[in-house]
Amino acid sequence: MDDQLSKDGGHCQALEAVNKTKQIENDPFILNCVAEQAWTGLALKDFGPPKGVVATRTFHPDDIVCDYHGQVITASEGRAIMQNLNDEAGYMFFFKSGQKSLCVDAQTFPCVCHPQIDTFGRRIKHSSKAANVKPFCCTLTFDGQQKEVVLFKALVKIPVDCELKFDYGVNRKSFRGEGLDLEWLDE
Ligand SMILES: C[S@@+](CC[C@H](N)C(=O)[O-])C[C@H]1O[C@@H](n2cnc3c(N)ncnc32)[C@H](O)[C@@H]1O
Repeated sequence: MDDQLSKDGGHCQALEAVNKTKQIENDPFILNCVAEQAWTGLALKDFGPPKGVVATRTFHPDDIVCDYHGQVITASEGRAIMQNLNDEAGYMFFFKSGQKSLCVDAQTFPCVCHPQIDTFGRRIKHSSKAANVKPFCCTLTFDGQQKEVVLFKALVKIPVDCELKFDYGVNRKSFRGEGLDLEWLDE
């Protein structure tokens, strides 16, 4: 797991290629949810702040829960954006897809494609000890064009009202000293 990023909330994951990718690629429900940001069974909840994401229906292990939505750019483009962020929470999701180092830019908010929607993926909080969803990447085809997408799958049964959390793959050392007082990293 590559966890070298330094900004608050920035995370880099060597995502597994999931063996069910073929099924997902051809699942019209998932393709529509990604394209339209039409995920169901989730709600944003204000924990006062920051917001988090809770389940409004039960998810079962391996269910696809939502994606980490944003424009996919190169990792170097993502790092350039990160350098200009001050103490803001980071919504840049760095990942590797095969040989490619990529980044989902969810910092640019709202996104140009869904300006009315507060998308779920970027609101999911971190937990290394009690993560109940896990990101993975796959390549989906929209209108004949291939796109890298980061999806979250349920790791365990997630009951109604349970908050979703995933392991950002960071710890205090990832923040080069700046994160020593970030208590949420210990979750
Ligand atoms: C990518 S944002 C995601 C989540 C947050 N829900 C939001 O919308 O701002 C990352 C920021 O959320 C906060 N955060 C993440 N996990 C947290 C946790 N377990 N407890 C408290 N704050 C958390 C930190 O400020 C972090 O920089």
